[in-house]
Amino acid sequence: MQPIISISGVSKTYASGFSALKKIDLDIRRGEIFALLGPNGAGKTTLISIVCGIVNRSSGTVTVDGHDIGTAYRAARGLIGLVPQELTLDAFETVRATVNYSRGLFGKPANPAFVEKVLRDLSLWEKRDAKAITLSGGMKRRLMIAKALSHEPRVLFLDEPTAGVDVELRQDMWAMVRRLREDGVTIILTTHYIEEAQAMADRVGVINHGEIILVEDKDELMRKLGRKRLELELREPLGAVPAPLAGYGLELAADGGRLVYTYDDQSERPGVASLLRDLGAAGIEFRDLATNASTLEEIFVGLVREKA
Ligand SMILES: Nc1ncnc2c1ncn2[C@@H]1O[C@H](COP(=O)(O)OP(=O)(O)OP(=O)(O)O)[C@@H](O)[C@H]1O
Repeated sequence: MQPIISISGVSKTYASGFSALKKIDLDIRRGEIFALLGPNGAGKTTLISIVCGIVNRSSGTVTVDGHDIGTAYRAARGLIGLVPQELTLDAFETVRATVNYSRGLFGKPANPAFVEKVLRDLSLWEKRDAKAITLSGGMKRRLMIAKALSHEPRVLFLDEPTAGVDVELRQDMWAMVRRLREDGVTIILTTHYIEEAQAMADRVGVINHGEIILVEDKDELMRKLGRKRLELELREPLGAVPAPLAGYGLELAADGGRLVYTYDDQSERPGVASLLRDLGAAGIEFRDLATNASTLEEIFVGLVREKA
């Protein structure tokens, strides 16, 4: 099947001379949820902005359902809904008027039944006559999504949809995105949160320094990158990792005061319970312990080092 978005050889050099994207090739499959992951400044927003026609590419081609964004911009753009990072709402406009107005901008005739469905799906129908300024932060975000869906796009871009959003709302957003996919909308989202990609994406692309360094099915990516860390604060510093613990691949940090164990759920390494047992047997005592899942930034450091 033809991809819904096809990005080929796309580069962007800003007027400052900064090269933000370097020959990006990426196909987005029809009906998938694609997560574009990358640290700050990697080029995610630049790439989305090029596909949406907000930023001009320096070279390369982009087609949306076969329409070239250079030669058939209106047809291509009409298929896309964009939810940008920043809230851009008219504070004194009502919820319903905001969505109707946005639909009109795309030259679509009024369709009260469709607008009602969008607002109901986003739990905004009760607020239809409220002014944007009176909405909570979470409602404002949902209104941004309603705006982006107003012209019935086939592709929805969500740029950092849950940055600074509380856990409950984040899960609502994920559920909503899955419903949209069930309606046949292709979703591309950018995120810093690997849990977000894990919860939602079918495929994941990783971008760093303006280059796509990996595109993978989510399950495969999680298997490869979903690492966790256990940190043990020792009572007495160690000069070296004792020989009986060599099999764990432990690192010594903080001048020997901390032991770090990195593992993943599918790991063939022995588990945390046996490590703690073996520490006890080796007479190593610890004051405190903490576990955390590796952040995307940390995963990146590993990935980029691997590629270097
Ligand atoms: N108008 C501009 N002129 C010059 N450089 C720019 C411009 N816009 C963005 N950049 C630079 O291009 C790079 C990519 O920026 P971009 O906003 O695409 O990154 P991002 O991956 O979306 O980051 P974030 O996660 O912080 O949103 C950054 O180094 C940024 O400073």
